[in-house]
Amino acid sequence: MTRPAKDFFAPLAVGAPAPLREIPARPSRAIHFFDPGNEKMAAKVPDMVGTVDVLLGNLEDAVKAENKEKSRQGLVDIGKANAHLGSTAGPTQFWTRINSLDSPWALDDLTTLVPEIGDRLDVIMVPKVQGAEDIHYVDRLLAQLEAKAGLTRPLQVHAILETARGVANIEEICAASPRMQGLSLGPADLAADRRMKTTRVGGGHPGYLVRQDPPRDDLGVQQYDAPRTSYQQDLWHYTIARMVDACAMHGIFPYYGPFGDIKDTVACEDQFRNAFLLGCVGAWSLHPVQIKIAHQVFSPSVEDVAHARRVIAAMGDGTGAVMIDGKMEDDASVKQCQVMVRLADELAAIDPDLKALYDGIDA
Ligand SMILES: CC(=O)SCCNC(=O)CCNC(=O)[C@H](O)C(C)(C)COP(=O)(O)OP(=O)(O)OC[C@H]1O[C@@H](n2cnc3c(N)ncnc32)[C@H](O)[C@@H]1OP(=O)(O)O
Ligand SMILES: O=CC(=O)O
Ligand SMILES: [Mg+2]
Repeated sequence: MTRPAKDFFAPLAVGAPAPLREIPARPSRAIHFFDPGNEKMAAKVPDMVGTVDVLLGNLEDAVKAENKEKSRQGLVDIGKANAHLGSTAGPTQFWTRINSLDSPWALDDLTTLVPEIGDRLDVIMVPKVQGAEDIHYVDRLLAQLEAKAGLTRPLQVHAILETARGVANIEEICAASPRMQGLSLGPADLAADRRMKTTRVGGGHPGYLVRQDPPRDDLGVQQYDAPRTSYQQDLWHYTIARMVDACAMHGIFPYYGPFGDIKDTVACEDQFRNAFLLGCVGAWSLHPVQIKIAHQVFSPSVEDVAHARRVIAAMGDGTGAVMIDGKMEDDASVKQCQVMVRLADELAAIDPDLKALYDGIDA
């Protein structure tokens, strides 16, 4: 059961910081995953600060069981050594993905990270969230740890949607705590949990398609042997759409998750763009090559921003209807344009290249 409205924003431990009333809309086009226990990856982190919206130290899947403690300690060391990473200090947010709540490591992850680098971390990503009870557990524990550590800013929580039960409980997960920052699609674990017959980490599948009807001959008889076009469909459309609605309803942010075919940068871009168009604000990057793709896809194009500004200017107080380039614009299309321009402004505030591009529109 959710807390009554009067208690929703009350701290869950004496001395814990007051929960946020609103989740800040900070640019997070790419959530770049790295293993803090992997020396090669960790060595690259200082130079990546300022070049990517989010750096996420991953402690869960993709980190071998025997390296869990090493990765956790590596994350603490990185947090302490990089003053411009995380908190409100700079343009790159600092997130972590802890181990799943039923694992032998999740408790130590939280009880180590919050006192050591809780003042630096922005968001804790929690995998395999099944329902509100998982968020309630993390919520209370974080409040106790924040109070003990004397933190003044509450940590935010991000849930990965990667079980059938999690998808079924999506609204209650989003509503479970004022800490909820957003949701990511976890297509790999979700596919396994749903018993989908795929073996990939996100992306499409050539077998999931719709085929054109057989053409008819002059007598109207269908030609079943004739060549026909088929169109590959998006396996993730349903879940992403549910996620976008649930997040929008609760004032939090939806993200596409991982795209495992690192070499297929074209399909990665397509998958990210589908998510962008449907309302997601970002995606995961598993390899440095995917950062650029996410930054590009999740930034509105110059053409879209230019058009949106024209519509807003033409619409005055935002009511009524006008004709621009042969198309009708009205109260509803101007609201879409406002979404686009707001995002462009937020991104321009942290990305000088984009600022120059968007400023150049009016020049
Ligand atoms: C289903 C899920 O849960 S998805 C989330 C969990 N998975 C992850 O986090 C995976 C993160 N990524 C990785 O582990 C790696 O990118 C891999 C295993 C996919 C590929 O690694 P490699 O084979 O080393 O890739 P590649 O040879 O192209 O790497 C080039 C360089 O980039 C570095 N690099 C690769 N990935 C990353 C990364 N995510 N962050 C920083 N540096 C990286 C490599 O260490 C290498 O460094 P070097 O030039 O000093 O040798
Ligand atoms: O954690 C991500 C996934 O796809 O599983
Ligand atoms: Mg997963």
